Amino acid sequence: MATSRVVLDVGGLRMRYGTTDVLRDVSFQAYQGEVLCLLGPNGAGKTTTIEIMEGFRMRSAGQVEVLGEDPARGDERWRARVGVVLQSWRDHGKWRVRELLAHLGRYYAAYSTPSIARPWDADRLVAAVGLTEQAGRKIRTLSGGQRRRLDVAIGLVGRPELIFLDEPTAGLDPVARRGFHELIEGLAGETTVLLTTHDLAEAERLADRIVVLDGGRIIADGTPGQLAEQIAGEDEVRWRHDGRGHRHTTRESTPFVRGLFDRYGAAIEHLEVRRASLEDTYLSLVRHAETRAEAEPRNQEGRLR
Ligand SMILES: Nc1ncnc2c1ncn2[C@@H]1O[C@H](COP(=O)(O)OP(=O)(O)OP(=O)(O)O)[C@@H](O)[C@H]1O
Repeated sequence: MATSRVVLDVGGLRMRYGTTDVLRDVSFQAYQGEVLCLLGPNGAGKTTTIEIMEGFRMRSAGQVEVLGEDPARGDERWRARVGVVLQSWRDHGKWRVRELLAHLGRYYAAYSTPSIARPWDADRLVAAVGLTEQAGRKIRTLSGGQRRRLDVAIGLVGRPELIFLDEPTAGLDPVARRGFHELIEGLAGETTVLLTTHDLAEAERLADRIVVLDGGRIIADGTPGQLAEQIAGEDEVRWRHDGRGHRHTTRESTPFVRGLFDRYGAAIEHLEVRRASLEDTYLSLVRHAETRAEAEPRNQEGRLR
């Protein structure tokens, strides 16, 4: 359950590479315990935003506070409270899974607080990411998906208050993906999660709130329900009656279905109501943003300057 404590506060964030602006006036917040999904097309600026919040990239302008500190000046104590997922551990191929987690975990013990005992117990963590069978194996013998799970475990080992996950489920099989979703749901309330994904069903399942970036700007910010309301989404009602299939789209599916039953009663068969999905909403938001950008040639030019 999210609380009202702001753990991530980004205001007027700008990033310029050479003469190209890739983040333009990005502002959003995340609250303690919430799962925030950052969505957007390729090149929208998601990884850049995350790397700035992790303290790995210096911003061009704007304010960023992560757990009350500017990541550009975050010290060891701050870093111990933040979970990041790096792929460089894969170079330590001779280490065994459990051994590496226990070893890295020891670093965090000094940063325990009365309310948060650090690190996570290595066996519990191995089980939580579904690597119990591989606990004694060397990293270089793991499959790609198993390494992804280990990456996430390494990000979590210090029991961070906030974790950044950039496309954590890319390349995971459906069972591993489901396991990952359960892991994130298990963290809910304790750890704030900021994740990026291109899988909209995943975002719909996990996100308390969604921020959509496009062309370096935020084009939407809200709960999945609030985003759906911004778009004139229509439900699709399908049914069979008198041996024929029927289909009707409406924004008021409940009264429409009530009317159908009032009229035809038990003669209605195979009733199905399909609500606009997050994917419908997302595609519509991105299309609107791109149409607006095309209609503003001077802004478009400004983006490149
Ligand atoms: N070091 C760099 N130098 C110059 N341009 C860069 C650099 N890093 C990223 N960019 C550009 O910044 C923009 C945003 O990139 P970023 O990786 O943040 O996007 P993304 O939303 O994470 O994309 P994807 O979904 O493809 O991972 C892109 O146009 C990219 O080409």
